[in-house]
Amino acid sequence: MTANNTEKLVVCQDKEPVYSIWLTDSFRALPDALDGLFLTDRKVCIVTDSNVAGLYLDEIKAVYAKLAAKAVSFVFPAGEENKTLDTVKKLYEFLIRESFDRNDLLIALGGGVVGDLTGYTAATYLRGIRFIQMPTTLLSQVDSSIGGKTGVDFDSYKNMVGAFYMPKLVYINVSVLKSLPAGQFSSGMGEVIKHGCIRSENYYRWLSDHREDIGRREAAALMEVVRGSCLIKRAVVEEDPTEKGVRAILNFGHTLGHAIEKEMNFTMSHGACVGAGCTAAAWISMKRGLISAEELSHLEELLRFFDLPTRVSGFSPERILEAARHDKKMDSGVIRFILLKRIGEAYIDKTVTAREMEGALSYLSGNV
Ligand SMILES: NC(=O)c1ccc[n+]([C@@H]2O[C@H](COP(=O)([O-])OP(=O)(O)OC[C@H]3O[C@@H](n4cnc5c(N)ncnc54)[C@H](O)[C@@H]3O)[C@@H](O)[C@H]2O)c1
Ligand SMILES: O=C(O)C(=O)C[C@@H](O)[C@H](O)[C@H](O)COP(=O)(O)O
Ligand SMILES: [Zn+2]
Repeated sequence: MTANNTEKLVVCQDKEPVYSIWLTDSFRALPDALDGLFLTDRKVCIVTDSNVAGLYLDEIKAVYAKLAAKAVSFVFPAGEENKTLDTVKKLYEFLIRESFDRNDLLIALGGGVVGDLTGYTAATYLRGIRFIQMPTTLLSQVDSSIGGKTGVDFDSYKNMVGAFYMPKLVYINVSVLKSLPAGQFSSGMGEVIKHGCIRSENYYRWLSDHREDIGRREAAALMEVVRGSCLIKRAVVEEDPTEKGVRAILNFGHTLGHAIEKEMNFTMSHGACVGAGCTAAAWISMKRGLISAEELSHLEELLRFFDLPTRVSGFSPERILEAARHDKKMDSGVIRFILLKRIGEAYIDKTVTAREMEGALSYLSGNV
């Protein structure tokens, strides 16, 4: 962290730098971060949702208007239900009307929905134009803006259509988290706790020890949370950018979590579903003797502290299992499930049975 409270984390692929994550507490460093992206003769389109537009769009548009030839904006209604090809189509139409060419850029200003959808549009419009991630939710700052997974939902199946496509820059201003509603803060904590579980017992313990400060959103604690998770996410995606192997551990809690999200018609946040999915996956790990019953209850208690659900009711186990069969980690008909060897180390397991998943769902619904 430098004197002006800005840290730059470089993300590499095959040891070559691909893009940087600027981690800071204001928008002051944005012009410096954009230096080198040659905006002067280019148009930029800031893509955002209806909530974020009212909060930060004017300020950000003013910065880009000074640096680029033209700054326009595309605003779509907030919500996971709009992370669809229909919204992408509207954005393509807008870009064509505004004569965007291959040298122009998209700016994703918002949470994971905005980031995933903008990234996918950037990956496919004119076979690929540059894009920048400006994440504004905890979840998008710690997870979705990093690593180049872009996409949209299809037929309510999560992220069914997408591409691996890297941003040119990730600019994180943690001060915007002040305006985040409580439920969305909790959602981000679902992915944060996931990071501790899969890669770092120290980070997990630190989260547990500093839960009160984090819950109060104290500036120093928040910066440490975002930084800690960014370091873990960066390490994993650098090892395996396109999920050929180890990257799948970032999907801990997602095999059942995504299925619950679909089953609940997107009425539960992504992070809440991941929290429930982590509980289920940790329960299977416990049943196999990998983690102890005490570790499972500690995890559940930590999730609950951040208002994340460890019990869910009103779902059909059959439909959840059916949705899980469409998981992106399926390999020739076998589900690659993510389990915990211990708190701080996850692994890919191809032997998890339907019976074990049913048991975990039963546990989630409070029947075990
Ligand atoms: N690509 C990846 O690697 C990756 C990783 C994790 C999650 N995801 C995806 O991310 C999505 C979830 O992202 P999310 O949790 O950010 O949801 P989101 O983008 O829907 O944002 C949540 C809500 O917060 C509002 N909001 C955003 N920033 C705000 C701010 N600073 N102040 C006030 N309100 C604000 C939004 O308008 C929205 O209503 C899911 O679609 C999930 O599948 C992708
Ligand atoms: O970056 C990854 O890899 C992840 O799995 C991060 C997840 O938190 C995220 O929700 C991701 O979008 C899920 O990917 P999917 O391939 O299962 O759709
Ligand atoms: Zn996720």
